[in-house]
Formats: sequence, C-alpha cells, structure tokens
Amino acid sequence: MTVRGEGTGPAPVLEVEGLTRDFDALRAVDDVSFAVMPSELLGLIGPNGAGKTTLFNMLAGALPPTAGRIRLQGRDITGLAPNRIATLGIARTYQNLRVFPDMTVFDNVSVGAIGRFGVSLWGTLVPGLERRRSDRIADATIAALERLGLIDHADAPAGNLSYGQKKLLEVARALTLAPTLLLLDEPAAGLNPNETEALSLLVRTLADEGLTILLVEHDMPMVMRVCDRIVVLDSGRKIADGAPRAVRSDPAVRAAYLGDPE
Ligand SMILES: Nc1ncnc2c1ncn2[C@@H]1O[C@H](COP(=O)(O)OP(=O)(O)OP(=O)(O)O)[C@@H](O)[C@H]1O
Repeated sequence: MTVRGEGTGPAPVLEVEGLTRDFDALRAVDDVSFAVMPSELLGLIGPNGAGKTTLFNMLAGALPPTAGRIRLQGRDITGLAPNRIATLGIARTYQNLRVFPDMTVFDNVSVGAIGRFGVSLWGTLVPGLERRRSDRIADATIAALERLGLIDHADAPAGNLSYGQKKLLEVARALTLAPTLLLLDEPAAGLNPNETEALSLLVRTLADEGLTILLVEHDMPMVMRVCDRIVVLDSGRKIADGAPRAVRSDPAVRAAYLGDPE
C-alpha cells in the first residue's frame, strides 16, 4: 500500500510567481502570484485598468513579463512565443472578436485545429498522410462545433452569426487545440442575459469535465456563480484570492470597486 505523504496533492496546472509588467513608469502588473489547480475554474477580476488583460497577455506569450515566472504543468514557459505556448497547451479567446466574416464557421473554427495538427511538408509527399491530417482537423472542428451548438451553422459565413454566436465560435476555436488551460477574456461582454446564462453553463460544464479555466470577466454575477475561486487585482496588485463568497465580502475588494461589486 502506498501512503501518500503530506503535500503530495495534485500539482497545479499553472503557477504564476512574482509576475510583473511595466509600461515605462507604469507598473501594470505588480508582483502577482497564484496557482490554478487541475479542473479549477478561476475568475480573475478587478476594476478597469487593474492589469487583467496585461496578465492574460503575459500568460499567452503576447507580452513578455518585466519580472517573474510562469509555469505550465511544472514547465517554465516565461517569455515563450504565443504559438509555442499554444502548442504546449494554453488556448485563449480575445476581448475583441477575431472572426473572419467571409469564411465559413467551419473554416473559422478549424484554424485552431490546423494549429494543433500542423502543416507538414511530409503531408504533401507521403500518400495518405495529408488525408489523415485533414480528417483529424475535421474531427476536432466538428466536435468543437457540436460542443458549442454551432454545428448547424458550419457551412454559413461566420459574418451571418449573431454577436453571441461569434463569441461561442471563438471558444470552439480554442477548444480544437485540446488545451490544458483555457484563457477566456471577457466572454460575456456584449451578450444578452440568455446568452450569458448559456455561456455560464457551458464554462461550468467544461470545468466539471476536467478542463482548467482562467476567466477574466466584468459580469460579476456570472463570475460569482460559476467560479471555484477568484483572484482580484487592483492597480496591478493582487488584493484577494479565495472562494466567491469570501471575495464578495472582502473589504479591500469592496473598496477597490468603490462600493459594492454587486
Ligand atoms: N501597451 C500598453 N502601453 C502602455 N500602458 C498600457 C498598455 N497596456 C495596458 N496599459 C496600462 O496598464 C494598466 C492595466 O491595463 P489592463 O488593460 O491590463 O487592465 P484591465 O484590468 O484589463 O482593464 P479593463 O478591465 O479595462 O480591460 C492600465 O493603466 C493601462 O492603461
């Protein structure tokens, strides 16, 4: 029988240590540390200008940190290029939509899967290899479209989708990468209450199925309802880290929002 020693619980998926980013004299992210455990749905909130997007961009490799380390499943990924980080397992959606309106919904989503399965020279030379690759891309794309309820729109131009559906398209595209960690940047922005409800359910279900998710979101009721844990930033610093109920009643958090976050 193996006796598990103290401190031998599951290892974090993501570890952020002393992460800092300066823009000239402005310290946008200031010595932030936290970890995200497997299958955890972690909310990252804070008032406008708190540093959420800057932190996100550092995690995704879009912005090099001034100081600090980022580890994904124990591996140091600090400062790696965005495509390398995506290959290693971090997929993201963007605050502003990145949808190609004239391409079909299927093609928009398959961009993620193409990134995952690569484009290989061998594919053009070895008979059957290119077809197998295309099949895998199609399978991953179809699975993601089904997951997000977009399969009936697969052949339509993405420009025909509603705003809410375009946001779902971005989540589908991220899922085709089969990520270890999904970064969602304000997915509920611009959605109506029904769409937000459906999105909340989806995000919660994905986490319950084992996906680790970091959610930046201004929709406070949504964050409070779906997240396992919440990290709060204010002026670049982490001011709270805990369960939604504790964070909601934290005096420092209330003060940061100049009143009641609700
Ligand atoms: N490229 C940049 N150059 C200079 N300053 C920047 C840059 N990006 C962000 N900042 C500044 O860094 C601070 C943090 O901005 P950031 O966008 O990360 O905040 P945020 O929490 O995501 O805000 P919001 O909720 O409004 O999106 C702000 O003061 C912002 O003006």
